[in-house]
Amino acid sequence: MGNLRRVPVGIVGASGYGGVQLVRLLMDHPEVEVVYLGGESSAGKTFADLYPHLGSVVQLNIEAVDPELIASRCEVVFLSLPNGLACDIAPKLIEKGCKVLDLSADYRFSELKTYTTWYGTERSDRTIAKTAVYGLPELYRDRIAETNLIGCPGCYPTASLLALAPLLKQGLIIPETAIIDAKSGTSGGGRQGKINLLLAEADNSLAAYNVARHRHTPEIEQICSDLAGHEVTVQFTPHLIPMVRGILATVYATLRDPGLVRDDLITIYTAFYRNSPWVKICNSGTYPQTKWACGSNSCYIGIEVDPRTRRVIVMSAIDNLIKGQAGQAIQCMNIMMGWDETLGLPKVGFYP
Ligand SMILES: NC(=O)C1=CN([C@@H]2O[C@H](COP(=O)(O)OP(=O)(O)OC[C@H]3O[C@@H](n4cnc5c(N)ncnc54)[C@H](OP(=O)(O)O)[C@@H]3O)[C@@H](O)[C@H]2O)C=CC1
Ligand SMILES: CC(=O)N[C@@H](CCC(=O)OP(=O)(O)O)C(=O)O
Repeated sequence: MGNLRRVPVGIVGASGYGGVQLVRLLMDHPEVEVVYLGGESSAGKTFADLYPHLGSVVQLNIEAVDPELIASRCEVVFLSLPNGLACDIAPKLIEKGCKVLDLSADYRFSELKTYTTWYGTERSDRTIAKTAVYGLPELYRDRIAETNLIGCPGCYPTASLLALAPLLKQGLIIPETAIIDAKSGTSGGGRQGKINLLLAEADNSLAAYNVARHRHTPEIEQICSDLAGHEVTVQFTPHLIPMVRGILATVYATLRDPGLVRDDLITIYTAFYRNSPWVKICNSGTYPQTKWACGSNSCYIGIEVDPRTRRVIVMSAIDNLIKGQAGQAIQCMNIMMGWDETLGLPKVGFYP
């Protein structure tokens, strides 16, 4: 007979896109029970006030954020808040014995200086940041299993790093030639009002933004450097595309060995991700679509080589709110708790 006790879980930032996605996924997770939802402007409302269609399955109120109270009820806490808030809350939860998964950038960087430079604010927590593990299970599964604090990756870094990892880890490319051209749907910008995310602004339009200065650049570079074993810089250009969900990252890099062909790389990627159930390598000549990934925790990777330019071109498609955010955090929780890492996560997308 299975274990009948469910692990009590809390979600801070439950009204936002990451928060509601966590609620939806955790509702069907066989090992957990959501017992706390927290927020700021939504505090005092019922979850059904905010999301009437989920009201019949989640009968909780949104409460004000009180770390003492959260720790008294929850063993696992997801923090899905704007950058700069988790580092005030996480230390108090960790001290009380909770496992914490932060979806913001607060615990992604091994050097606090990098955070301060790119995010423009000083961090209040300068101690436990060192113990946080970067929550990309395909690369850091063993370390995730051993920690109580996860800094979950950004959405663009998830798609970009899964595309680049086998190439860097095995020294197949000249790292500095890597160019990441990525497109995101508007939900990547969160639920709060921003002019560029209005339908009238984003529809019928495709544009780059934060060129040569997006905050995901140092995050991608930190992990690329770790994989390559030396400091690596990459060129990263994000674009806003008129759709709601999904990211496609197309990565270009120069191969060291001009003799490598597409099928060699498909074999290498398949072997690299053989124990990673959420990474799906496309067949030769097939390129991934964001539509396949939307609604699932999967990352679809397609590979091509251009013998004229000696470049490899890797395309990586994810759902930014699932593998790029809430789903990845749940995958990390599964690993931290010693459960199967696929538990409670959707295997296939909504479409067709
Ligand atoms: N959207 C995406 O694709 C991805 C986002 N992320 C990161 O995940 C985090 C959450 O993003 P997202 O869900 O998009 O954001 P949203 O803007 O959709 O939601 C933010 C949430 O934070 C809550 N909040 C804001 N200020 C406070 C506060 N002072 N105290 C308590 N709660 C507060 C809001 O609550 P209320 O409504 O009650 O005010 C809301 O629930 C961010 O750090 C983001 O960068 C990471 C990967 C992908
Ligand atoms: C379309 C869009 O606006 N996307 C967001 C990505 C959000 C995200 O993942 O950022 P964090 O690192 O703060 O978690 C952006 O470019 O800022």
